[in-house]
Amino acid sequence: MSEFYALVPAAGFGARMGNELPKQYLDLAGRPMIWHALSTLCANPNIRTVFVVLAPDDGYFARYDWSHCAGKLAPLYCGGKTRAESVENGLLASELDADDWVLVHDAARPCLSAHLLARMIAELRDDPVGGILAVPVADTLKRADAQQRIAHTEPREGLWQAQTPQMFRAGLLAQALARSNNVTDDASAIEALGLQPKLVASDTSNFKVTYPQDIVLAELLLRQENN
Ligand SMILES: Nc1ccn([C@@H]2O[C@H](COP(=O)(O)OP(=O)(O)OP(=O)(O)O)[C@@H](O)[C@H]2O)c(=O)n1
Ligand SMILES: C[C@](O)(CO)[C@H](O)COP(=O)(O)O
Repeated sequence: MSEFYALVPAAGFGARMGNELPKQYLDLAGRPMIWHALSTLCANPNIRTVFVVLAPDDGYFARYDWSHCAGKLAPLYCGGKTRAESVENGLLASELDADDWVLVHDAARPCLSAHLLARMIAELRDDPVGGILAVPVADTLKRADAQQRIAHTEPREGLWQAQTPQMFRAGLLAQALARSNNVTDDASAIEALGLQPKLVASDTSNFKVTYPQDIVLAELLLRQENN
């Protein structure tokens, strides 16, 4: 029987955050950012092991107490130059069976809720391809010209913003990433094989912490959840 695993790419630096400390270790509601997503994934009863892909020279991860993750965490010091490379290296190092499900989740999405995670697994566990959490675009979309003036308004019908987790069979994802070039998420690599991952409706609370101003919002959401 195929099992469920999580893989968390956490080998980035956070250039857009502009802090000396890698983004995933910045303090968020009293814990390093990465602590939140890892704790949620480890607490899910379906997930057997949570692989964390770290930069080869990461000197931070081992400083924290991970005992609450009850032996489910497996750090892999094999991060690459891009997110896609980190995921591909992590998949190789994890030695999962081709049929196992793997949920790839950004360390930089700390507000993933236990409820959304459980719902995604339930919706996709019998899917032939797999899928991703995503939200329908809510704002009116403008195409800019070179002078940053509005060239035209883009129709937003049918447009969704991709989030993580992105859940695929480990073998299929490894094969897709090995063939891909310049993809920013896992689903893009699967799409390039001609497959159509499912969009599982999420909400904006599962946003990616990218810029300094995102920290305040993430802290608010996390403190609210813990109360
Ligand atoms: N070489 C890389 C680059 C990114 N990531 C991870 O991919 C996730 C999503 O990437 P992003 O938010 O873009 O993080 P950074 O690459 O760190 O940020 P930036 O693009 O601002 O530098 C993060 O958990 C990040 O640590 C990774 O594992 N390996
Ligand atoms: C995987 C991802 O989080 C989906 O939205 C995103 O593509 C990665 O973010 P990046 O900032 O483009 O690296």
